Amino acid sequence: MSRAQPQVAAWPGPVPAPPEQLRQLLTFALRQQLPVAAWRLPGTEHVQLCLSLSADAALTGLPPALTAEAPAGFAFFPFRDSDHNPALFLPAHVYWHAEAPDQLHLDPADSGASQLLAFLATEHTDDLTPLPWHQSTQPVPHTASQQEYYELVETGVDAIKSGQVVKVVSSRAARRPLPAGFDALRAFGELCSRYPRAFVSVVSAPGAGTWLGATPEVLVEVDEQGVFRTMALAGTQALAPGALPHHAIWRQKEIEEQALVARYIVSCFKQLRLREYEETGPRTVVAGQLLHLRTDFAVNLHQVPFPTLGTDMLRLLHPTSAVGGMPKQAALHFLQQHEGYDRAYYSGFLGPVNLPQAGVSRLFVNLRCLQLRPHEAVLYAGTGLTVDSDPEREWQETEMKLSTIGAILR
Ligand SMILES: C=C(O[C@H]1C=CC=C(C(=O)O)[C@@H]1O)C(=O)O
Repeated sequence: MSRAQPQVAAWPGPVPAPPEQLRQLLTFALRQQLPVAAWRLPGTEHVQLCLSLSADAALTGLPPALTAEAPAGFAFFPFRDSDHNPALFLPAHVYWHAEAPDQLHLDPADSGASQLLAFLATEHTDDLTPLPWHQSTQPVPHTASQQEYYELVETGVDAIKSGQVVKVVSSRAARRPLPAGFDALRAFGELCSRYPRAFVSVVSAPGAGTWLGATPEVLVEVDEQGVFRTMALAGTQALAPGALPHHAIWRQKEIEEQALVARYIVSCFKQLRLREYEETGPRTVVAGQLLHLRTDFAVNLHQVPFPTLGTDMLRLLHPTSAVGGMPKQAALHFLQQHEGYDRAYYSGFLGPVNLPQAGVSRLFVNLRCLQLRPHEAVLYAGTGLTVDSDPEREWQETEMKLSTIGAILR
């Protein structure tokens, strides 16, 4: 069904505080079994929300186009597209930004939108009832024991030594009980305050379930100034209490691991015959209690005749060598054969497209995330392997990464 362009409508009735507005919008979406996403961009204060008035409209096959003419919405893509984990694009039938809290962007002539307006106009006395989050219909994934993960790392190192792959990123899932009275929306708020530099999100959709995350990794971004950006993020160490990030010393293993990711991005630019990119780094960056090495890449789209660069790079980059490996196909094949579980939306990508305005899109790699289950959460983390990887260290690294998102379960 085609829909008219959203218009700006006033929030009906008295405008509650933004957290309460967010809860009401989510309540409507979840009770109507509609897909919905809420997010907070790195370095910003305000939450945004995108709601689709039809679950079917969110099912998509292709990665989104990142041009100004493309539909506005929220992309939620799995690591590997499949029937179990469909690629989703939530059209922005309703868009709300806490920066202008009294406004809703929707088509008031649409029957779903008028139902929403009627719902928001009613008094909300049942605000303490738990939100009916979407649940995945997939079984809980296999969670590797320490021994199994050691074996996966050893197999990965052997594959590197035998020349099958240059780098591979192994990962695992872990189950954790939900604390009594756990409220995913409050947890989302806690993630926003704990990790001001992360892209914090909660996505809930039929078929995909509910995912919460605080990721440090930009996949592809086109900003308000028409600048395209991506980054090579890899290498991990704990941020020692009181230590200054720029004093961090990196081992050869991490330097090489990150350099491979940066080289892969350069090879994508080359494939597109684009030479006018700016490269900055690598430098040490903070992500929660962790440090990573990061190289930033930027292209001013006003200076190069490349309007589809965002779309093209998205298709070349996903899954990047920071979550799959190199060469890409060989690494993905290795993971399919040996990883032993379904990553689902972990290490896929997510983020707003043409929101808050046409021509502005921000997609992130879905890292430091969890999937919400009725009484537990499934957490995910991975580590880039090189020929020098040690199983015990890699296990510890996954434990550290799990604790970024795990912090909201304590
Ligand atoms: C795969 C993950 O992180 C990637 C991003 C930064 C550093 C990484 C690393 O040091 O291995 C990973 O490539 C994860 O957090 O699950």
